[in-house]
Amino acid sequence: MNEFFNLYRHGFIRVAVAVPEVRVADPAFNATHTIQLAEEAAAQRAVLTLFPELGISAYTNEDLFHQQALLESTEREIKRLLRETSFLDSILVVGAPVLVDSSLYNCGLVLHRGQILGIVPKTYLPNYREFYEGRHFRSPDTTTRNTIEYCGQEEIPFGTDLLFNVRNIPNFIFALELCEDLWVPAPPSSFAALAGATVIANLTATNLTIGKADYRNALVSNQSARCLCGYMYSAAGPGESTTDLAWDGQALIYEAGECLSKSSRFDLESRLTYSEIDLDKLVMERTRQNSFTENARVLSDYQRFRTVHCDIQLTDGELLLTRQYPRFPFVPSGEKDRDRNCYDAYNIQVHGLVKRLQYTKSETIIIGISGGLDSTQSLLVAAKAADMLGWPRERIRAYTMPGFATSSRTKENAWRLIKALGVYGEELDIRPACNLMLSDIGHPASGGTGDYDVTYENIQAGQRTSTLFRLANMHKGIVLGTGDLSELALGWTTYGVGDHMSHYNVNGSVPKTLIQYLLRWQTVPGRVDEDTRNVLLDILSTEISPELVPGKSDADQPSQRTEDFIGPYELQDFHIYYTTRYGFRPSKVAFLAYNAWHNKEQGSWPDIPEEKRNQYTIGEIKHWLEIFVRRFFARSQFKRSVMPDGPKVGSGGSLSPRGDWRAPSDSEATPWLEDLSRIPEN
Ligand SMILES: Nc1ncnc2c1ncn2[C@@H]1O[C@H](COP(=O)(O)OP(=O)(O)OC[C@H]2O[C@@H]([n+]3cccc(C(=O)O)c3)[C@H](O)[C@@H]2O)[C@@H](O)[C@H]1O
Ligand SMILES: Nc1ncnc2c1ncn2[C@@H]1O[C@H](COP(=O)(O)OP(=O)(O)OP(=O)(O)O)[C@@H](O)[C@H]1O
Ligand SMILES: NC(=O)CC[C@H](N)C(=O)O
Repeated sequence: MNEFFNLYRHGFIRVAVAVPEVRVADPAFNATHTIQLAEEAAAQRAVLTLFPELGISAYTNEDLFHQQALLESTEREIKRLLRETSFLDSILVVGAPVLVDSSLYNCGLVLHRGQILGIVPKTYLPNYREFYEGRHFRSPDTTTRNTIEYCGQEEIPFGTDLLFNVRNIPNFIFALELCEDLWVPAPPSSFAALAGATVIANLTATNLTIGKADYRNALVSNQSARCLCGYMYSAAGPGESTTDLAWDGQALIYEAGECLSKSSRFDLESRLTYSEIDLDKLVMERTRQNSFTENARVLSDYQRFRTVHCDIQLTDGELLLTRQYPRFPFVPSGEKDRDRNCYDAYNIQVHGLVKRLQYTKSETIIIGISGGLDSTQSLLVAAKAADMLGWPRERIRAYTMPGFATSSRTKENAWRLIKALGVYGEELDIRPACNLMLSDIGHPASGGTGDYDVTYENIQAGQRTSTLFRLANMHKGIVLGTGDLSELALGWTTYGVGDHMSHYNVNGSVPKTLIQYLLRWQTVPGRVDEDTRNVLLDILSTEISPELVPGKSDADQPSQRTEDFIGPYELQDFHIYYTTRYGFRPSKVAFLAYNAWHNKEQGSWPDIPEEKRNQYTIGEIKHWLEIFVRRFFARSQFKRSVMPDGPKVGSGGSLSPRGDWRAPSDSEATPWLEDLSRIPEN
């Protein structure tokens, strides 16, 4: 089972981007450094290692490129490079000037196990301002050859139409482009991606001027996002000529718009930068985003590509990710991002509700307040919506409805919140009505047997909802829903006549971990008044509970603990995100969860107090993931198929059948459970 802990078993590849120290016009020195870095990258089990543009000769040779001695020395050193790396299990991409007949081309060479798999000339040669490539190199369409001889090897595929397919790693197809190729309106990589390349390697030499680093990052980020690909970028650095320019040398690794790894700049020594590209994710994104394939249909140029095949030896054994997976995919850990996300989330929720109130010409908002997280969030949103519409806060009618298991702490918090926000409040005891129904239907608990089953629970949730709907009729209002995305995913809600239903629900696409964070965000001093802040802090530290089954009446915390039944929300939200957003199989979700959650000392946390920071073993992850899989795939879709209207909030998605998630209410969980069995217990 050790193989489970190997990233190559889960659709990832480890790649390396090298920024070597070079000497101008010294191929022997440059090849020696290239060999050393290639060996190091292979030892780290990277399957693809990228070097910069013209790295074997150096980029800044200017008219020296037209010297026979330099060109011949370059070819000799590439031969040595081929010999000395022939035992490595890594594909190398190096840059060199290659003479074909009487034309010199600025090329990327793909080397593996002593062979040149292909040579790709640069398409767009910059010849403006500080660049003079047109003086030294020729455009690829100046030759009709599609194979060449180089380093004593014949019939090497040559051209801008090459894809490299690593057959024994599913979906690993890469293509090259060189520096300026990325700066044009329609880069060669766009066509390579449409032709099937999942990874683009760009050999670059880009001098630095003030502010240019950000621009380069933006280009790489954007191209990887548009092409739904991994994008590796190696910019020449230490040792390039500073006669007229300066070189900061930067390695970048991006995946679909996200920066996975970025080197420091202005280093004096050679450096390797690593990360792992998720090929599964790229393929699933392309599968889902139909416009990607539509683009290929419209732009037929992608059809010109040829494929060069190879295989690579993979070593077994444990190999975890170096890239960090955030523990809370719905909650960014950086403060600036979190502020922006919270601002957006509130405004989306408020905006959604305002429109519905205007359209329905509602005079009131009706809401049940439990003193728990979800109804608190909905009430805060309602208050902001009322303010925006210029309503007096009393038009929000908040009802706290104690039942058989309501604790004094949550009831008090419900009242404190109602008062702090200045909304209308009322207390309605649901127990008499619930007792009546228990007895009407002949339920044993009506005789005081303590038979606390699901019927007993749902009668209470149903009574509250039934009451709220009739209050809405009476007060010309709409019932504001509270149920969150995590509850919908797990089916942890009472169907129909229960907390599942409302006239409009602002929380339906907000997972529990984000609700917690949105509430915590409000407690930053200055955001809300002191009374509201204090009650929010107490609500945040209250155990999450449906409070439907009685326990010890004097207990400080509610007696029923939701997370004992359905699992820790922080873990279930992680499972929800990767299952619904990317369609990953359970064993992959577990591998990601393990990387994110197995050691609480590793990686960054959003602002979560030390004592609330948890970690999970693979056995615990498997246990809760199985509960998620069963509940999500086999037991709860019928609740999502008829969920109330409400806005999509996060890019992680919504589970609305009118939005991101359409699924049958009568499907099985068999394939997911089969795959789950691949996850080890420990
Ligand atoms: N595919 C399908 N299509 C149509 N109907 C289907 C169905 N699968 C089950 N059903 C029917 O649905 C009913 C079961 O669903 P339902 O009545 O909802 O009941 P159920 O899902 O069994 O129970 C609700 C659960 O949610 C918990 N809860 C309730 C309220 C609030 C909270 C909270 O903490 O926020 C938690 C509560 O503790 C309980 O465990 C059964 O009558 C079943 O026959
Ligand atoms: N005692 C109560 N008084 C009024 N409404 C309630 C009460 N208990 C539950 N509700 C209503 O039912 C909904 C679901 O109840 P539940 O206890 O699951 O949610 P919550 O307390 O808001 O949040 P959480 O699930 O995070 O504890 C609540 O959001 C609330 O609208
Ligand atoms: N080597 C290149 O193609 C460099 C050109 C690119 N526009 C840059 O300034 O970085």
